Amino acid sequence: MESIGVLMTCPPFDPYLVEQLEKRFTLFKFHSIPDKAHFLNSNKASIRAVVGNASAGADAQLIHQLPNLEIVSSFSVGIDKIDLAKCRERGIRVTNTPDVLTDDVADLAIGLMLAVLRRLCPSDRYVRSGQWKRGDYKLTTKFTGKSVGIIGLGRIGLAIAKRAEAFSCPISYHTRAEKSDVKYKYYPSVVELAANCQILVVACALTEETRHIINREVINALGPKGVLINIGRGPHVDEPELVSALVEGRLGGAGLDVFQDEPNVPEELFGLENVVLLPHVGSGTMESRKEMADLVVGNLEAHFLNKPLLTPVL
Ligand SMILES: O=CC(=O)O
Repeated sequence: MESIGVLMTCPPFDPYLVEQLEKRFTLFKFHSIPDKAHFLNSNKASIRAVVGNASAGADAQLIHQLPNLEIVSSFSVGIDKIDLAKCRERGIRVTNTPDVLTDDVADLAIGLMLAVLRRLCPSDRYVRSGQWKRGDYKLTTKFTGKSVGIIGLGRIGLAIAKRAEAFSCPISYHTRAEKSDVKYKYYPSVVELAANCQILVVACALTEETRHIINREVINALGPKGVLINIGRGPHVDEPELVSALVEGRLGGAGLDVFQDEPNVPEELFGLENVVLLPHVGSGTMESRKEMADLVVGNLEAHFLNKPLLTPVL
């Protein structure tokens, strides 16, 4: 398989993934190529696979420039950076990395809930800056028993629900259609869900339908005591609306792992104690990233050996 060209469109930040790909294929690291147009012109014929992630995948323009592209294997569960319609049209296969990261993302969502309500980050700073010597840290808000509303009840949404249940949190949810096999309360609209929970979690896929699913109306329904947790994608949230609600105190707090224009985060949020900001690390453990890399490589190998794909999307 060494002659098969694989174009890595995401930054080559995962050494294990890079090493595994380089062992098997001719790997091109697109991110570090200065003249991309010239590179594509000279190498397009040999590139039969693309490896991307949550930050860079394969858009219509790139797909158009790769006449021999057969498969896009994403180092992520989310596939919003891949033009699926174009892939379908061209018969290009698409794979992602579901299941192996579910626990980590769900753990992080609970971590964000605890961190926001119990003010873990500012109280850690309180100790480090020596302020404890001058008096105790102020009281915070209890997490156990808070009602949790989840947008999207797929693998990750369900894993968050299961964990929140262990904290005696009543669970409700919103999805496109009510699920017959879950016992949680269903709300047909996000505004209703927001009005009836204390912590609202975004755990759905990013699509045209779910872009800005968190808007001013939803934020106002969640209210000055409500907390928003986003472990989905930045564009799920109308970010300027979220920032002004937090700055004006119209929303109680937020735990955010994802942003509209990563790695750029609105600086207005930096001074707010009721906000926890993470650098998109939902699946960022050594254990899960290794399993994700093995799936990316396993899917490519399966494809080029004419075997069934391990985790096909298309
Ligand atoms: O954001 C991370 C992923 O989609 O895996």
